[in-house]
Amino acid sequence: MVAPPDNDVLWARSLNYSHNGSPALDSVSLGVREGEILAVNGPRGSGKTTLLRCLSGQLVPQEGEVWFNSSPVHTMSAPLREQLRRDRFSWIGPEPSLVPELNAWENAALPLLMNGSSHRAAKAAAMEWLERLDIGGCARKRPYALYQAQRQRVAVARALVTTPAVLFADEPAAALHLTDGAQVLRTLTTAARSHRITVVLATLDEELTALADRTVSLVDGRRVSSLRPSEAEGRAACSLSV
Ligand SMILES: Nc1ncnc2c1ncn2[C@@H]1O[C@H](COP(=O)(O)OP(=O)(O)OP(=O)(O)O)[C@@H](O)[C@H]1O
Repeated sequence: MVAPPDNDVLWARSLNYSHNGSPALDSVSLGVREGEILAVNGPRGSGKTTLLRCLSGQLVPQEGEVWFNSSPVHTMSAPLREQLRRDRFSWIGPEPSLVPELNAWENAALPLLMNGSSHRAAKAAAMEWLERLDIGGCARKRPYALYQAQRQRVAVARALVTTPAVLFADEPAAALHLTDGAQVLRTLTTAARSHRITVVLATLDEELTALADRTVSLVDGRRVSSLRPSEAEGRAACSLSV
C-alpha cells in the first residue's frame, strides 16, 4: 500500500465496486484536498452515491484503496469505520430522515448528545446552526410541522453541528424546489468554507456544481474529463423530473 499525498484529506485509488455483480464503479481514483468543496456529477446511475459511500466507509470497495489522512479506510474493521464516520464524517442524503419524536433542535443536536456532550452545550450548538440556517424560529417544532425545505435545513444543521472533517452530501437538494435547494446548498457551502470543512457533494445539477471548487464527472462508473452534451442533456432532463 502506498500512503496518499500529504495535502489530500481523502484519497481513493482504482476503486471498483459492484452491487450484486452489477458494476457501479470502475477503477475510479481521486483526491480531495483539505477544506475543498468537490462536486461529483454525472447522469443517473453513474455511480455518484456508490462513490460517496465508498469514500465515507459505508461500503468497502471490492478493489482499490480509500485513505482518510494517513489511515487506510478500506482495511479498517467495521467498528473502526463506524467510529470514523461518527467522529470525523457527516452525511446528508436527498431526504432529511429526522427522528419524528424529537423537535428540530433535538434532531440537530443528536450527534453531540450521542457523543456525550452536555445537554446545555449540545442545545447551544444546535441552536447556533439552526439560526445560521434561518430556522431558529422552528427549533421547538417536530418534523411533521415543518416544510420539506425546513426539514432538510435541520438535517444540514445536524450534519454541521459536530464540525466534521468531511461532509458527504448526496444530492441534498434533490427533494427541494429549485430555489430552496440552491439556497440550502449556498448556506451549506458558505458554512463549510468558514469552518474549513471538506465537502464531497454529489449532484445532477450543473448550477450547483458552480458552488464547488472543483468537479469530478462520472459516466457508467468511470471518471471522465467532462460530460458530453448528451450526458448533460440527460442530467438536465433528470433535474426537471425531481
Ligand atoms: N443496492 C443496489 N443494488 C443493486 N444495484 C445498485 C444498488 N445501488 C446502486 N445500484 C446500481 O449501481 C449503479 C450506480 O448507482 P448509484 O446510485 O451509485 O449512481 P448515482 O449516480 O448515485 O445515481 P442517482 O443519481 O440515480 O442516485 C446503478 O446502475 C444502480 O442501478
